[in-house]
Amino acid sequence: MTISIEKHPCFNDASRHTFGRIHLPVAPKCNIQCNYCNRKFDCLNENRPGVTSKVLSPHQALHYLDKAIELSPNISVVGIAGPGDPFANPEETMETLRLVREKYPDMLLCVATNGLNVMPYIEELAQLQVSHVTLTINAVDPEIGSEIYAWVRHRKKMYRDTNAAKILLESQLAALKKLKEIGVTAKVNAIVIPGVNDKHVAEVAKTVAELGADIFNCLPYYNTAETVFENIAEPHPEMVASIQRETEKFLPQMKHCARCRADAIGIIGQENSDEIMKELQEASKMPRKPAEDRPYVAATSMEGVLINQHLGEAERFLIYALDKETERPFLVESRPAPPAGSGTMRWESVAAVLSDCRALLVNGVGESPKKVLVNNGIDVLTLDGVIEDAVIGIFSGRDMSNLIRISKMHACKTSCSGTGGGCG
Ligand SMILES: C[S@@+](CC[C@H](N)C(=O)[O-])C[C@H]1O[C@@H](n2cnc3c(N)ncnc32)[C@H](O)[C@@H]1O
Ligand code: SF4
Ligand code: SF4
Repeated sequence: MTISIEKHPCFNDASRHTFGRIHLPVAPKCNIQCNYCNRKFDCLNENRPGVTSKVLSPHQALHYLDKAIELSPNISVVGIAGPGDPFANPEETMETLRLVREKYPDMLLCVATNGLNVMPYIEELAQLQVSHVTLTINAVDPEIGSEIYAWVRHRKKMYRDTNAAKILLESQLAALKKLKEIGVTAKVNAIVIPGVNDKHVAEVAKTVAELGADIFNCLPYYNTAETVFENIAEPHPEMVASIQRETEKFLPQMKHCARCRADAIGIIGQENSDEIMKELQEASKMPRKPAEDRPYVAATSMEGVLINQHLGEAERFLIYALDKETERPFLVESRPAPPAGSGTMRWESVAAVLSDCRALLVNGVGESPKKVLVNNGIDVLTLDGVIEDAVIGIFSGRDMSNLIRISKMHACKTSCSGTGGGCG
């Protein structure tokens, strides 16, 4: 099967009025913090990069894609662009790409990443015929990079200042080189931030051109509340045009970027259709694997009101369903937990006990049981709060960052667990 890469509306100006793209928002966490980015989600009304109204599991995303293609058949490319970074969520990203490739063999696939952790996945990206990758490279001088990035988390270690910018830059340039060796079309986004990197963007273009980048996008910085840069004004269009004149000496330019949301769908520049956004909402309310029948949510609790028990301490699970008429949760039953002390077998037994549950709400859980349960299709959320609020959240696909356990919070004010959208 030959995939016609000229149908990509972002990389090919001639296609942008005819073909649309869809972003599947499966990657909530990020492994760096850019001083201009706010990944708050559950927002339908803001048109800015990184924002999404819902986060989906890979199977929910495939279900949503099927619906979106029915409503918008001109979609030629499926992209993953957040709301965090695809490779801070590599399992979700790669699983989504595999599922889409299997079902849509002639669909163009695209990912947009900061480049920190893409390297280990490049071979498989090529195997899956991911033809387009966008790398965001804002600086090739770590001093300037240190003004842009608050922190970088790489291989479980936290970096700040020029060390952070240096690690990020090395990873980005190595990834670009490898992507080009393997024949992937590479776009580089550089965010034009007045007073920070505006005089440096041409240097970025020169460097990435030498490594074989195909196209360059001078993306005007978008002023975003609750970020370190919130007091920096957006660049004047003349500043961006003048930088484009400089950078086009090195590379062809993308000039029609609409600074898309992480759940953008349709023709570039047009607003998301209400009908398709409704499908996104519906997909987010389904079990992680929509084909499975999982009508219940389980919770661990000492007294039956609050989520206040660690999974390992639970002697029973409280099982909730949603009353379709009143849209209120109700307690269906209490199920005994398998006895402690039998290692991984114990977590497999828990998964069996909860095989009709789409999620388990706990106050604490180890990585190993969480992995077993998630592999068995059960979302595990570490929360503080009233069980019924969280159960409603699960059935409505709502952002539950207000319920995330304080101890699980990170510098980015989000969590690395469940649907919170944390910093990886
Ligand atoms: C939300 S990111 C997701 C992909 C990936 N994490 C990355 O940064 O490349 C998609 C694009 O939006 C850009 N972006 C995020 N916040 C922005 C802002 N406030 N102004 C301009 N571009 C922004 C990112 O730099 C990136 O090029
Ligand atoms: S907007 Fe970016 S991530 Fe989305 S399809 Fe276009 S190039 Fe790919
Ligand atoms: S890498 Fe992307 S998602 Fe992460 S903070 Fe930067 S812009 Fe936001």
